[in-house]
Amino acid sequence: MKNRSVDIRTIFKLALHHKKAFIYGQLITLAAIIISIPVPLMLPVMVDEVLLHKPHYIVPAIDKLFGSGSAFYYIALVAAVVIFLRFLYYFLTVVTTKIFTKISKYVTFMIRRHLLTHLQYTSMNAYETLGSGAITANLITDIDTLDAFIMNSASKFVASVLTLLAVGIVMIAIDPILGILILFVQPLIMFISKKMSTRIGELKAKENQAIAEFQEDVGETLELFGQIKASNKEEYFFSKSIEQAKKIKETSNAFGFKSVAYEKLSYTIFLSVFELIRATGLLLVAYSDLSIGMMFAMFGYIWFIMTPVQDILSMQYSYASAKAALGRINKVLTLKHEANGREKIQTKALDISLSNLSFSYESSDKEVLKDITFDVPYGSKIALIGASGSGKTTLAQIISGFYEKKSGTLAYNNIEIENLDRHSLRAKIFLVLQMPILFNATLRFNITMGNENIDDTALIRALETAQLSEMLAGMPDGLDTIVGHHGIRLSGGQRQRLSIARMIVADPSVVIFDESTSALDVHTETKLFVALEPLLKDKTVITIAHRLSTVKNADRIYVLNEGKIVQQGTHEELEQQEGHYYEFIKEQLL
Ligand SMILES: Nc1ncnc2c1ncn2[C@@H]1O[C@H](COP(=O)(O)OP(=O)(O)OP(=O)(O)O)[C@@H](O)[C@H]1O
Repeated sequence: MKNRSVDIRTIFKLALHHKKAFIYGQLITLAAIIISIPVPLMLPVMVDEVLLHKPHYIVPAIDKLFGSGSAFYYIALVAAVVIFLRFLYYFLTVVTTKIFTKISKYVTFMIRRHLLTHLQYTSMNAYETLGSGAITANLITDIDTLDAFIMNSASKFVASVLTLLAVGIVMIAIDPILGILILFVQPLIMFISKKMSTRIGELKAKENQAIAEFQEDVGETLELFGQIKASNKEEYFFSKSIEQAKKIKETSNAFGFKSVAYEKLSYTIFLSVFELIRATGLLLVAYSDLSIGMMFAMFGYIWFIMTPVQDILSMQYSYASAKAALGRINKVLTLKHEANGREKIQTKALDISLSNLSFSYESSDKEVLKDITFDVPYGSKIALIGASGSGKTTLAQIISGFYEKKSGTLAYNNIEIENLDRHSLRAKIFLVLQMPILFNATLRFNITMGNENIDDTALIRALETAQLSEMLAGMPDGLDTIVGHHGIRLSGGQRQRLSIARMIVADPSVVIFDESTSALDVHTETKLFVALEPLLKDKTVITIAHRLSTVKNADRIYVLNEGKIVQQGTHEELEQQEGHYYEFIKEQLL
């Protein structure tokens, strides 16, 4: 799939990847239609030929092929043939359903894969504009809507149109007036129902929107269940979720009721027209040469074409829903990819330089970082301090290639980030977060992140350095112990140290500690840094911290305030100056 966005044409192009199956499917459908067309005709014709004693087509043919017989003989024979044809028709439709199901599942898989591949490269800035709830709904509900549409269009639509065409020809051959009347009325009814289907699509979109919002909201509430309870806010959060659930009730109520109302309305109009057609049939028997048997056959056809017409009508609804689903899917597919260049970082050494860098989140116009300029030579130890909300974490995330800057330059070994291969960058920089998020998997997976080349000895050594030997010894299944959703079975401090163990095995060139030891007691923190010292010696270390002891020994300290660097220098230089750093020291001494 080359194009980013998908439309109805893309769906059909994908379906044609299985060209052979598609053609077979259509041919078998055609065969099924040919078999089904004479079925409604055969027994009613016996009214004329056997009951009214006017042998015309079937009775002379039976006489010729199998010899003549009683009324029972003719009727039983024709009934047996009709039943056989019905079973044959059933068998062929099962085969076509199998073929088209395979095609539709292939197409939906390809679209899902396309969405997931796109998401994989989506920039964090763009991702946050939609959120996980909306995207999950896209991946599940909207793709299911497309699935239904593909089944309807690929198998039923062509079959229905062909059936109507064939029945039309047969009907005109039997009686031109009745046949033409039916053929004229069909498109008219379809036109009316098409008008209604647009409205249904809008209602479905509203319902899906409400479901996505609920999913996002309830997902968050359940995820933060513990925190909500701790802050005594159950009432607030759960009533918010109930409000969202109410919205689903209202929108699905509107959709459920109105879609059925509209669908049934077109159906009722359809049936009324059939009644008129039936009356016309009776009149034609009374006033023209239409036989009673043929009139019954016509009535049979009226019922017979109900299914294809109904399928064509539902095809219009499913088309409208598919269009709405495609609109939402394309919203995800047009999310900006993060810039990814070709140049790779070949050396272990990594010099970082920022110049006039500014940044704001997509969700607000506020500039979070303004005009940041500084260099981080390889091997240097840098500290970033500043009040809460001054932009330290944001800056760390931009340096790690997580968020994309808005302006200015950011270069690694003099290669601008836009020209840099992101994988090679992320392999070199490790950001240790204050609140690391863990996977609901084993301890081993959470440290190696799926890298199977790391052996257990290295893992145990990393855990030891991270001061987690005791925790490991207490784990029932050792490295195979499951840590729970988001690492719920571990304490905050253990999670932080696990993230440090993750960093140790990743062995990056640059480590950024973003208040990553804030949950540790001073004693453990000291032991941790002593153990880490030899490992960090030849690495660049950027530390974001609130403790003077952690910051003091840095080669250079940068003080951020409201997104700007307001002071920089060594501890000795800065403690001489009046300003934020001086205040920072004073606070620590109090
Ligand atoms: N994902 C986000 N979307 C929108 N705004 C954000 C986002 N993350 C942070 N901000 C805002 O950006 C500003 C800087 O936040 P940041 O987390 O970088 O500060 P910080 O200095 O690391 O704070 P702290 O010391 O409390 O961790 C704040 O005003 C914050 O509200």
